[in-house]
Amino acid sequence: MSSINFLPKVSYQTLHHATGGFSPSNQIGSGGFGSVYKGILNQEENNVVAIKVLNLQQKGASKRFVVECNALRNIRHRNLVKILTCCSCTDYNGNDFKALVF
Ligand SMILES: Nc1ncnc2c1ncn2[C@@H]1O[C@H](COP(=O)(O)OP(=O)(O)OP(=O)(O)O)[C@@H](O)[C@H]1O
Repeated sequence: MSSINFLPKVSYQTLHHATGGFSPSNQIGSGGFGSVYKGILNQEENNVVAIKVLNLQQKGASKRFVVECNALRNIRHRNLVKILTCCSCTDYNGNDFKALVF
């Protein structure tokens, strides 16, 4: 997916670890295209992030992933979160997995 090449990437394993295996207790919200989890990316630095996992069963979710990456990297506004990294890979079951990290 060349259109998101500008963003640093994070692995599925790292996000899985950061969210306690996408534990329901770490879920902080859900939207039209997926669920949002609280995650700690770097345990030592207590680097708390929000991880939006796209529900790829939802029609248009893959497109939404790219659109959101592109929109948020180009916009700077105090009311908008900055996108830090993203993940476009497969999960432990070999299923496509896409997530945005804020
Ligand atoms: N960076 C964040 N920090 C804290 N909570 C967040 C963050 N991003 C999303 N959330 C929570 O997750 C919910 C879902 O967010 P998400 O961006 O998936 O969908 P939405 O913008 O509410 O709706 P849609 O998917 O239709 O655009 C939000 O309403 C909010 O409660």
